[in-house]
Amino acid sequence: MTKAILVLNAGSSSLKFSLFEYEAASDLHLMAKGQVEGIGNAPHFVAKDHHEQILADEHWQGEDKDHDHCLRAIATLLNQHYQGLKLLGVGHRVVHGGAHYAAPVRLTPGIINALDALTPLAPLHQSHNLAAIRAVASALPGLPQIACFDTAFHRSQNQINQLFGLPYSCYERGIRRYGFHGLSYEYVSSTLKQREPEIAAGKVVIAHLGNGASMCAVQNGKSVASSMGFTALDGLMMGTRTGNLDAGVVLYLLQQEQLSVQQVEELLYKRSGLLGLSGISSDMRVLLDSHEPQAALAVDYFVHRISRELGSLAASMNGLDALVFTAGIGENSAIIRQRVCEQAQWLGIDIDPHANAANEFCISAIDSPTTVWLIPSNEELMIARHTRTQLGL
Ligand SMILES: Nc1ncnc2c1ncn2[C@@H]1O[C@H](COP(=O)(O)OP(=O)(O)O)[C@@H](O)[C@H]1O
Ligand SMILES: CC(=O)OP(=O)(O)O
Ligand SMILES: [Mg+2]
Repeated sequence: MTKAILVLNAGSSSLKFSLFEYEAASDLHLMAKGQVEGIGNAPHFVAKDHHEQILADEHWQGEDKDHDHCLRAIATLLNQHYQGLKLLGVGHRVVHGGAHYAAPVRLTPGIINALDALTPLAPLHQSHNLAAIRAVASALPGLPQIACFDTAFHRSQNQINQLFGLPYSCYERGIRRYGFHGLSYEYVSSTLKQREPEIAAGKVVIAHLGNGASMCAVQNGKSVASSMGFTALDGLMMGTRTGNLDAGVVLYLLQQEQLSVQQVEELLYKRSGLLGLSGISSDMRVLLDSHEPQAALAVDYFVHRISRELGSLAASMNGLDALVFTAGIGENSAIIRQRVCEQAQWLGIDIDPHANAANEFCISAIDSPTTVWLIPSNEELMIARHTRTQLGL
């Protein structure tokens, strides 16, 4: 009987799944993967098997197709195509692990409640992560479930990089910089170590540029500093999130413009970023194709923020040996990579335009003092590996 590990990665507007075959003494093999994108808007469900054969390709109507609906669709698809499979466990991406959860953990009702308390710290993500966990617990009681945290990779940071300039009692209460996208950074740095061990032993900045976007300074495989902080709002400007913002702006909106707390939350998380600045779209592809000046302004600001964070993260390591691009924009947009690299010549970066246009693994010029790399992320594989370890397999 085929044994497998299921991975669920519930995002703000997407739900991704991957099914991996488990065999003792062998690597995990991908059996199927898929995702629903555009949840709450115009959901699109696509799933493929390991031969890239389409298992599902459906556009759904209506805003009622929420995360629960997506989970049921994934369960139906797996029942149809993978009957008789023995599921060993389910691994989940959980965005916030707070100060306590610094490593993957097998879930219990008590831990699920503790993670629920962190929902205000990741309003776009945490409740969806927990809903997926609860849905699996009620459909398949007794099946082990493992939570893998986006924050865990960053717990290696020293205290200075986790502090805010607030009274120290705030830090003690857990108001600190946690950092996110840790599963992606862990996967990318482990891949770099496998392929270029000498580079991975040095001072590396990884730019995870997706709908959510952040950057991380990684030295010898360990997180040193991150652009994201207490929540996934800080740092780079994102698809719909502000990124770095003077906290005084929040006070001004509340006190002078009399916005409600909910309105401010909605503004910061859902109506800002590329969408808010351009007034057109949160999708980088749409903005790069547009001739509207506001689209160009939003792209310019996106690149500008990356350049500034790159300088700051290099400073946190007292140097830079390599820059790595990953996630939707980082993996697919040669023009954004080129523009970021052109702004980073002062850090010894010299991009090779042909290698960059061809999406090669190494995209810096042969004599570039600082090297530049392109590594597609795979959060699901990282989660599956952790799940396997937690299950003792
Ligand atoms: N060819 C491309 N050029 C520019 N941007 C792209 C391209 N392909 C995908 N993207 C961007 O990648 C983003 C999604 O990245 P992804 O890492 O999948 O996001 P998330 O997991 O945070 O939802 C989309 O918003 C889109 O703007
Ligand atoms: C933490 C975060 O921003 O995640 P995502 O990129 O999936 O939105
Ligand atoms: Mg993502």
